[in-house]
Amino acid sequence: MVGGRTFDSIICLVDWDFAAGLVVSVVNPQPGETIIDCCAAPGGKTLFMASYLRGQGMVSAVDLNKGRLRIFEETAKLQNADDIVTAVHADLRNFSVSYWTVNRSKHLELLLE
Ligand SMILES: C[S@@+](CC[C@H](N)C(=O)[O-])C[C@H]1O[C@@H](n2cnc3c(N)ncnc32)[C@H](O)[C@@H]1O
Repeated sequence: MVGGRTFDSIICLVDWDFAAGLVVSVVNPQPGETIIDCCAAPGGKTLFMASYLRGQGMVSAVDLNKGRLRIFEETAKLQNADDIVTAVHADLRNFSVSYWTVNRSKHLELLLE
């Protein structure tokens, strides 16, 4: 109820940067893929990419800033996406090569934006 009136549906508009959405449509994540989103926090693109995966695959959000990653994790929980995204606290300048090789899957995408 808003202002004493009830509504059949509520349309929620989110201010979304068109260019950010375009980046995700270029990556065009497919179910089953593993995506590493570099410099990801607060994770708008990470979560948008996760929505493309339809529950199959994984998006890792790598960021240097713990506070921003925490915001990302809370948002992922609120959006019920926490089973398909992971927060990785790391500095890309010395990111462990083993992470990339250990987690390398057949369909690996990398976004640095
Ligand atoms: C503009 S924000 C990224 C926004 C994000 N791509 C999105 O769509 O929500 C830039 C991010 O890069 C991170 N960053 C900067 N230098 C970094 C580094 N060397 N390693 C990892 N993350 C870094 C910052 O902490 C910051 O969160």
